[in-house]
Amino acid sequence: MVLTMDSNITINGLTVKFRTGHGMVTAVENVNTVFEAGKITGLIGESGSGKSVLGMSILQLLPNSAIIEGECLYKGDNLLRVRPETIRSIRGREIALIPQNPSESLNSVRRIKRQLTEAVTTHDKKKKDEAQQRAQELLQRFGFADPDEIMRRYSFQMSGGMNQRIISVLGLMDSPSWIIADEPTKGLDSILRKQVYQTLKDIAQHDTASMILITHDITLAERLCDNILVLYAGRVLEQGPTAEVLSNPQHPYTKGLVASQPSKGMHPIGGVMPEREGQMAGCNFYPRCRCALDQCAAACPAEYPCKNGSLARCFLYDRS
Ligand SMILES: Nc1ncnc2c1ncn2[C@@H]1O[C@H](COP(=O)(O)OP(=O)(O)OP(=O)(O)O)[C@@H](O)[C@H]1O
Ligand code: NI
Repeated sequence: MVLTMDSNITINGLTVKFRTGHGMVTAVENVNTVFEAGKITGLIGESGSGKSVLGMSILQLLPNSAIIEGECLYKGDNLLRVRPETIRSIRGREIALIPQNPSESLNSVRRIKRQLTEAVTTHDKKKKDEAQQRAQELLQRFGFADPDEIMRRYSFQMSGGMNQRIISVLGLMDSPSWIIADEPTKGLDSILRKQVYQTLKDIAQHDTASMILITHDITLAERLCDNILVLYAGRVLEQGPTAEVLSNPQHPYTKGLVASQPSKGMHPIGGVMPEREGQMAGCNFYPRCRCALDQCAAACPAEYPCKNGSLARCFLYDRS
């Protein structure tokens, strides 16, 4: 596989707001990052931090109430602004989203077989057979011992965990170059979680080389991802190589997030994430931060480079 710089997904100044009944909500704010081709980047952060909105914005999958600013560059195009037919030709084939909510993505009146094979749209008999073969192979890799039996079923005849794995298969049907997997292990027991993790790793190594993994499971992110982005209330507070971000966190929020893991003694961060009506003038973690300085309430810190190669949105690393 040839990977060029252009195969990266480069996000510049991405801000997403929603018009709601009670004013504007800022879901994602001034995100700048490069998702590197050939690598797995993890998006982590508490519920509501903006992970799914960031993932969906890349493929123009947000509802019309979303107001989007910034750029998302891929192979020379700004995906946020390309025409509907262009983004449709990219979806699934170049960049596929494995969405967070299986029930919204599966059609309850069509058998699984039809939904999987139709993901590879074709009328050619030979191609259809190939699609069926690919579906069988992927179902097996995602832990279904009898793929043929599963393909005869409807989604309502399966558990949430089974449907979760079906939509992973669906997303992979067209062998995309990029996968955006939104909580692919949600609702799975520990054995299946391991299997899905192993399969994603295998797919990253041997098939699709590039992946964005959205997850609450920091242990999974640590094992699977090359790079990590830590989101908090819509802003990226820290980003860098996984080994640094999770073993040697720099931002006070990342430090708290790591310490709240069961394996690290489960010390929760006090307080709650702020509501997002309007934008906060200062650092959005300031109200919960143990290291807060006076300036943190007044201005939003930039992303400062740390000695370990990470970027942290925190005045503690401002060396100017
Ligand atoms: N269609 C919408 N209209 C209004 N607000 C929205 C909409 N979609 C998302 N939001 C808001 O944007 C913020 C980010 O939501 P998002 O779903 O990206 O969070 P998340 O990090 O994926 O959370 P989770 O881990 O629970 O999936 C939340 O405050 C959410 O309420
Ligand atoms: Ni989400």
